[in-house]
Amino acid sequence: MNLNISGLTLPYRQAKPRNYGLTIVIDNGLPLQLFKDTIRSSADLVDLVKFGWGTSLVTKQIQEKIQCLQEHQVEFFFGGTLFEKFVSQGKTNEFYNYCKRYQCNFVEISNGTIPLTNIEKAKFISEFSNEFLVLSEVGRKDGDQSEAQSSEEWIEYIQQDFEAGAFKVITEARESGTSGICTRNGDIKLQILENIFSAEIPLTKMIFEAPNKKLQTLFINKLGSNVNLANIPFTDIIPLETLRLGLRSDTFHIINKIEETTI
Ligand SMILES: O=C(O)[C@H](CS(=O)(=O)O)OP(=O)(O)O
Repeated sequence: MNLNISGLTLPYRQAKPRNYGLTIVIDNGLPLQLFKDTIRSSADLVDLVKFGWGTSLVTKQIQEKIQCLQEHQVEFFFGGTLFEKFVSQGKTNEFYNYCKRYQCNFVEISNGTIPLTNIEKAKFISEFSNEFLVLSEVGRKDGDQSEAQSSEEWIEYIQQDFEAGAFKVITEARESGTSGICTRNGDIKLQILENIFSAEIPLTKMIFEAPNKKLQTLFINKLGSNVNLANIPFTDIIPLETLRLGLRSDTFHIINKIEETTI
């Protein structure tokens, strides 16, 4: 980055490998050269890539994409929907083998689509955390089911996932930003965030899906430059970093909150 020659005072950003301030981008099946170009250009800004839902199964050049990530010290995992597909067919061993075959360090374990109870999900977290860093996800994809999920349930499930061994917990918002922790209108359900604060869950351990500028801005303004964000489109990598650094009007007055805030 060219920040050190600017003379500006900007929010602190830990260099990679970092524990917080993570940017997790979603690959929804980009052409190989575009993928490689983007990673080569911005590897310092990207901590992980999620190969969205089942796209890794139909991407011919998945091995080349993974190799590119390994060469640039970017970690990766497969979307939670793929995990759920394997579970729905009683094939978790096959999912384990699939992740091992691609030398994943991370797996996502979710129940956003299938009727898997959180206790059942926690058992998978516990098993997989013996071999992988588990990113668990809380929140439903279906709009009606999302509306029905209470704040208390969110906190209970997040805590249950951590107790089972989750490395970090992701809050669902989908690629559209209209379910899970978001309302159908694309706003954040603030009561859930408040409850996370009150339950003293460390902010550094939470990852918020924020697939568009509106949500990225809301999370950064509310939780600080170094909030962990996921489902970031490939085209948003540099724009997001400017939001984190207060280099765009939307977050111009941002201060570092993560070091002083425990949620
Ligand atoms: O990649 C996935 O499996 C999905 C993507 S989306 O929510 O359908 O846009 O997300 P995940 O949060 O990993 O379940």
